[in-house]
This record gives sequence, C-alpha cells and structure tokens, in this order.
Amino acid sequence: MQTVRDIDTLRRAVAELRADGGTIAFVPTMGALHAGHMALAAEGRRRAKHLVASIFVNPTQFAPSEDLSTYPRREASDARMLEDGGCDILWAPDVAIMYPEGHATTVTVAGVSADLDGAARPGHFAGVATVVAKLLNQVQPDIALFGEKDYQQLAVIRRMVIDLDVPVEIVGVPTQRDADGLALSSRNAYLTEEERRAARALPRALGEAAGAIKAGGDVASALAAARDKLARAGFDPIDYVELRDAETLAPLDDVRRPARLLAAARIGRTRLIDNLAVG
Ligand SMILES: Nc1ncnc2c1ncn2[C@@H]1O[C@H](COP(=O)(O)OP(=O)(O)OP(=O)(O)O)[C@@H](O)[C@H]1O
Ligand SMILES: CC(C)(CO)[C@@H](O)C(=O)[O-]
Ligand code: BAL
Repeated sequence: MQTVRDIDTLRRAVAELRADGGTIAFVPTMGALHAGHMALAAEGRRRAKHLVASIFVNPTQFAPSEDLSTYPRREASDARMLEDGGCDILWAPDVAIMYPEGHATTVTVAGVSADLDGAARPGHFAGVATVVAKLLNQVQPDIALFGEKDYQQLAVIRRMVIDLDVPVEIVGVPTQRDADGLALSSRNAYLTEEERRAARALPRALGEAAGAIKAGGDVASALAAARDKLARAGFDPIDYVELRDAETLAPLDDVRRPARLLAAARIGRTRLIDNLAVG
C-alpha cells in the first residue's frame, strides 16, 4: 500500500491502478479505524479490483464546541489495518493540502441536511458535503462506500452525487455492531466503562420501538418509550428519536413507506447516533 499526501502523487498513483485495468472503490474515513470501516473496505474489495481509502479529520465538519482537537488520531495502526484489508492507496492529505489559502467553495445540500444532525450540528453537513465532493474529485473512483451508521450523511451524499452529476456509484454498508448491539464508532473510545454499559440502551431502545411500530403500535408512543428508556439509562440531552422516510428523511407517522428510526443522544461527554430500518 502506498501512502500519499499530495494531489499530484495521488493522481499518478490512481492512474497506475487504472492502467492495470479494473474498477476502483473508495472508502473515505476520519481514521481511528475499527471493524465498521473494515467492512466498508471489504465490500469495496468485493465490488472492485482496487481499493483507495482516505484518512482526513475534516475540520470544517466540526462546530467550534466539538471534539476536533481530541478526535482520536492513530495513522500508523490505521495504515496497517488498511494494508491487511487489501488497500492499494492511502490518501492522507493534511489540512493545508485540502484547504489551501484562498479556498472559498462550500457545497450545501438543502432538504435532507436541514434537521436531525443538521439542526444539532449546524454547518456539519456542509462540511461533510464539501469534503466528500473534493475527495470524490481527487480520487475519481467508480464506487464509494459509506456506512449506514451515519444514515443522514449517506442520504446527503446520495443527494449531492445526483445533483452534481458526479460519476460515481454510492454504496451504503449496513451498520457493524458490538456483540451487545452498540454500533461501532470511533467515538466509543471516549466512553467510560459505566457509560459503555449504559450505551446499550441506544440500540435496544430503537429495537423495541421498531418492534412496537411493526406490530402496529402507535408511532408517537413508541418514540416516547424509546426516549424514556434513553433518559433512564442516563442519556442527556436526547437530541432526537424520530421516524423518517428512509430515502428523503421527511417526517413520517406511519410505516406505509420504507421508514427509518433515527436517534442521537449524549452520554457523559460522548454524543452517539444510531438508526434502524422499520418495515
Ligand atoms: N459501525 C459502523 N458500521 C458501518 N460503517 C461505519 C460504522 N462506523 C463508521 N462507519 C462508516 O465509516 C465511514 C467513516 O466514518 P468515521 O471515520 O467518521 O468513523 P466513525 O466511527 O463513524 O466515527 P465517529 O465516531 O466520528 O462517528 C463512514 O462512512 C461511516 O458511516
Ligand atoms: C465521510 C467523512 C469521511 C467526511 O469527512 C466523514 O464524515 C466520516 O468519516 O463519516
Ligand atoms: N461519522 C461522521 C463524522 C462526524 O461525526 O463528524
């Protein structure tokens, strides 16, 4: 695996892969890799001949009050994991390469970015959409893989790629979970042992709400019960627990269309998100 830190070298390395024939899969990450990221890499390898991954902790998607300065960084062990996962190129630019002096363009995706995490983290999805647009232009892959764990992010990127006519196929990969159901996330590393135990309530609350809704129960009561369970487990604040259209993320109060339960809540200093298909 070749680790690349500037755009000219990246373009040459990608051209060499192209010359070898076959398709290129791309997995963008912020590093601190775990089995969730490696599931994206494995799916990329299944679908394409070559694999490119990026590690870039993108400052523009963090609000000033967020955890940019403490976000886990461990590039050496990440690189070993990617190499073992069959990655050909690790694209690891620094901030001055991604956002050189004079950089002035922002991509905003209206509608699907507006609420949920868009409301809780103002500016977050503009930061994500801008850096993903840049990463896709830099790497120019055939397919790019994103986790369903960040479900709204996946919906924003799908919309952006359609709207900007980006010639790439976006592939969503199911959420990888620990044995007790908690979605794998780099931010789980912030949890104390006690918080980690309490955090199980998040997938369980969503599972119970999904079960109740599928059984024909009242949606508002199922969401209220989920919020209640999270509060009893010590989550505070609970940013949202919502039932949404699985594609547009528009609010829903029944499951006549494919629906998704989405939640975000804080336990101690750690904000966790999760989501589940309903029906
Ligand atoms: N548990 C998971 N299952 C599947 N995909 C995942 C999982 N966790 C992260 N991903 C995906 O990996 C990609 C990179 O995510 P990122 O580097 O932000 O990791 P993360 O664990 O989500 O970190 P964070 O704690 O910041 O949310 C994204 O497409 C994300 O959806
Ligand atoms: C897609 C992404 C790499 C953009 O910075 C990030 O939001 C992430 O890791 O999910
Ligand atoms: N996992 C999405 C990136 C973020 O939370 O900033």
